[in-house]
Amino acid sequence: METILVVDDNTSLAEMLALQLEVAEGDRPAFTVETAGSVAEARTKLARIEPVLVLCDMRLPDGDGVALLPEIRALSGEAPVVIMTAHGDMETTIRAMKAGAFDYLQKPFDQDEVEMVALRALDLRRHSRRAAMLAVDTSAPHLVNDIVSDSPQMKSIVKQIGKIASSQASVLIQGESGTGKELIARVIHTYSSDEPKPFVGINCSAIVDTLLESELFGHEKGSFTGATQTKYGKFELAEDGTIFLDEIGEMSLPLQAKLLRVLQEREFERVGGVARLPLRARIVAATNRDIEKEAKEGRFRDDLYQRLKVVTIELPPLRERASDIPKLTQGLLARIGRSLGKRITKVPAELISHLQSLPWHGNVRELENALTRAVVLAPGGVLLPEYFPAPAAHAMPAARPADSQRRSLLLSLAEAEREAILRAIEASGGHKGRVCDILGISRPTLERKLEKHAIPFRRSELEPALPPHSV
Ligand SMILES: Nc1ncnc2c1ncn2[C@@H]1O[C@H](COP(=O)(O)OP(=O)(O)OP(=O)(O)O)[C@@H](O)[C@H]1O
Repeated sequence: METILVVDDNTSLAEMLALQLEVAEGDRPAFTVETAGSVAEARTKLARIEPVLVLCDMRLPDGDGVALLPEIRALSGEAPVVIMTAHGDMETTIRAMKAGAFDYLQKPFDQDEVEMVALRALDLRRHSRRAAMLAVDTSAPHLVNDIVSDSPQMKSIVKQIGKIASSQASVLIQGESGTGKELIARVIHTYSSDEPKPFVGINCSAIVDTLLESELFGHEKGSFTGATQTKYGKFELAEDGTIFLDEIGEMSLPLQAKLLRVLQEREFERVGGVARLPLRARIVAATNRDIEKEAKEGRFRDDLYQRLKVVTIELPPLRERASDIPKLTQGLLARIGRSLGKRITKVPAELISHLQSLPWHGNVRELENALTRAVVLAPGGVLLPEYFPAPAAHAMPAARPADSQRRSLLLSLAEAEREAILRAIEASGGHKGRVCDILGISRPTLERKLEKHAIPFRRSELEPALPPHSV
């Protein structure tokens, strides 16, 4: 339950406020009320609790409320401070407001005035949370027009989005890395409501399990070492918008159990907290794993899978929808050109057919990376096939090696993959994030491939332990 701190040496007034605010009223939830009779006591309490509102008397035995207002505000974090002043003392009221009081209550006040102040404080908190969320995600709404959908498969996905957007049903988006799962999630979100609402994404594979729980559900101050502040979790920040759980297949089984309970009960608690907070956001989850198979084999909870897959969107790999490549190339080049300040005026038709013939294991993201590299290399406004690197797995017909060389360059798919990874590690200076970008794959995919090919890569991002024969 959230806390209000009342600072007043008049104990009967403090008790009266506690009696009123500890009981829910209409839309207003019940609060825990803590009281302090002096500034010193308020300081001690504020070191321990994090109130959502401070009601502070003007005159306290050990100080003047207005003079102490900046200190109280600093100690109470984002909580608004309401100064309680004597009736008719307009001068102090003005001083209090100038010093940053959120509002004032002139004594004697009635219950309705207290209700109004409490509701306004809650409203302010909602807004500041939204500001915290906006600081994370300031992207413009993603529209259906952002999705290239020339292929019949993508056309039918766009239709599906139209049908499901306005419902609250959970959505599971499946597809290989880089196929556009996040883009689709954002578009579903945009069309879910006419009003702008929060879209909060979290990559379940990028955070260790213990932290992931607190990232998702938040934590109370003091709930574990290092929890010095109460933290809002993604579920709270998402409000009635969308929570995007990327790489859900990487979530540990114990955390899956917790998530399942939240989805069933539509309620959750912050780590270390007791208050039950409502889950109002829509869940959109994404995975590049065959999660149905994982569920059958016990690596993913089947009950959670059943809950998530109310609506399932299967994004086909790019190699199965080559008809999207011309428009994708055009759209991506416009985006890349804007960000690099370089305009590409011509894309030869043979380049498009060449791009259509490549396997694009990293899908649209890999295409985007390849185009970015080519734009950087292109001296004029014309994109030529030779500006595209020919990684082993993507050998370009235009750059075929001489016969004598060809035999030694023949590689199995697995060897080619291993070589591509080693080259990327070397080119990136051993930075895993950059390796993923170069290869156009996600972190978990890279981890799996490093394991598969027994490529040692020390945890430190800067020190890859390359084998001696590395390329
Ligand atoms: N159909 C599409 N039309 C336009 N752009 C697309 C399309 N699909 C993907 N993209 C672009 O490709 C890039 C990769 O897409 P996105 O990040 O959504 O893929 P993802 O499947 O979520 O990847 P990962 O599994 O690695 O997280 C983004 O820049 C996205 O805008």
